[in-house]
Amino acid sequence: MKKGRIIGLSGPTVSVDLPGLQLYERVYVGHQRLAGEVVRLEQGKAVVQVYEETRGLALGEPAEGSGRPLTVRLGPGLLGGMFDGLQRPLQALRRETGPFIRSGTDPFPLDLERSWNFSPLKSPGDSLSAGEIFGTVEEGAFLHPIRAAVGGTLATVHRGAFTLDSPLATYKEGGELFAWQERPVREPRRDITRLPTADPLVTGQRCLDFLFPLSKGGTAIFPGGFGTGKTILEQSIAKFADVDIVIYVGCGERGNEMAEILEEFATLSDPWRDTPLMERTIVVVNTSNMPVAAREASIYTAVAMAEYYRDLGYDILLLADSISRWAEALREISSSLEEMPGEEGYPTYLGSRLSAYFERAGVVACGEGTGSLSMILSVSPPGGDFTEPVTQACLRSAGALYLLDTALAHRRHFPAIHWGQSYSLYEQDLGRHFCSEVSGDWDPLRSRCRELLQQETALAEVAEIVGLEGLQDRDRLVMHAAERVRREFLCQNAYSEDAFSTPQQTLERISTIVAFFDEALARLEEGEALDEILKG
Ligand SMILES: Nc1ncnc2c1ncn2[C@@H]1O[C@H](COP(=O)(O)OP(=O)(O)OP(=O)(O)O)[C@@H](O)[C@H]1O
Repeated sequence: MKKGRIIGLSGPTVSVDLPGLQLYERVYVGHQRLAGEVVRLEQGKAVVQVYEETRGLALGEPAEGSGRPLTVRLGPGLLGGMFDGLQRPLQALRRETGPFIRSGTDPFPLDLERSWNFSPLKSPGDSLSAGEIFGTVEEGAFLHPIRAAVGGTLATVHRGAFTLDSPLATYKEGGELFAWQERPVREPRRDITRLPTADPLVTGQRCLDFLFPLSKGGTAIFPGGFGTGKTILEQSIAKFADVDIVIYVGCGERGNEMAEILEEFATLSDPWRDTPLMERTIVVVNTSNMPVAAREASIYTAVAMAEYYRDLGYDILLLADSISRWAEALREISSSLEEMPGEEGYPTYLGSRLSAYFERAGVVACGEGTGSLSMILSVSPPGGDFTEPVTQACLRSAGALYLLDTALAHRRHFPAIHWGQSYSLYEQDLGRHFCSEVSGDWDPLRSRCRELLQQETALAEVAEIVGLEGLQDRDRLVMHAAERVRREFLCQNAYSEDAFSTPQQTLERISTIVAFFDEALARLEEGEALDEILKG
């Protein structure tokens, strides 16, 4: 263990005289052993960004290197868990120490007392290679495959009940295998085979599934100004998306808002299974009053957990609310290190960090099957200005943009997704999928729906000058049908029965509106009065 002293202090940035440290190594500083991370190495000293409140820390107090970067502990028991950005288990801490996390607390994130059931797939004498699955553990509705961290020839293999602190197998060469493993959070998995994205991730939001679909393994962002419904949309997707596991990152949200979200999550039932939603959800929270370094780390802690389950063959959705707060944390750290600022004070590496993060999404091969990690991140641009650096940097990497419009939110059109300015790069591929799986009408109806909305936008400009009555009957009919598309199809009240729509229901709803339009147009052309037609 490398030991040294604190030689400089400036807020959460601490200099230590510890030789031999590595960049991003985890370091403990002060008598309280506050955790931090090496963010810069200089001749004779290392600069450490401390994850916790540094008030009371003094020069000369001890510092200690751990020899390891920031890691997550992965294994049975993560599901249903709530953690902070450093993977400290919030429910357990609350039981033991109350609602505030004491500085220097570093408990094991998984429950070591809980008993699990192990079914081995291997026997003594079998040889195992690193990464090979050697048994399974039942984790709620899931079968949790356990991979060997290192290879060797098995000497003993456990069967039945166990706790996480006892080994499941031992090797003849020496060494033990546990049900949990440790992974550095900032390092993406490299030993994976990537596959193209092919299947849709059904969100239950008509506007998204029909107009701007997302692939399993795809990435999307939704930027929106204050009160445009980011949190509600994110929660609706968390509740209804057809994935195996949801990982929700509350990054820098207000504490009371986050508490409400957590309380609500705990009461929700899973629309796809007959169990509480929380059983297949992991929550990572770092509210705005928690130190910035932990907030910056929180999205990495979450994605490392997501990759773990993805590589076990599950479909994972990672939701982060909001990535702007993460970028602000990065900016704060960068400015405390006196780095050269880029646009609006964000570090010049903001774009590359974000694209490296998005890169961690995707579909991978897992034995016979596949696993996927999809990402939906909300962005809160100050003043609703979408030209700001975080939105722009996200746009360069994300596969879909769901732009939340303030004017729509003011008119209480929710979800306030702007149909004219949003897009999805997965639309064509997924259109083919929906055409073969749901109905061949999917693509043609989508074109008709878009056409009505575009015509309405053009006609609205004319109507502003000549008035609605000044429009021709055919145009008035278009306006009427487009309004129905907006009100009855695109709007979806998150607090009603209509909060979720299956692709079949989505198709039926839009085809009813388009069929009404076609029939009305035919009657109009036969000479019937528009008012009569609309009355019927
Ligand atoms: N799908 C929806 N159905 C009904 N109401 C909605 C919907 N989406 C948003 N709202 C309304 O809009 C309000 C604001 O939503 P929300 O809190 O999600 O916005 P936000 O963009 O996260 O806000 P902030 O910028 O403060 O974080 C909600 O309280 C709710 O009344």
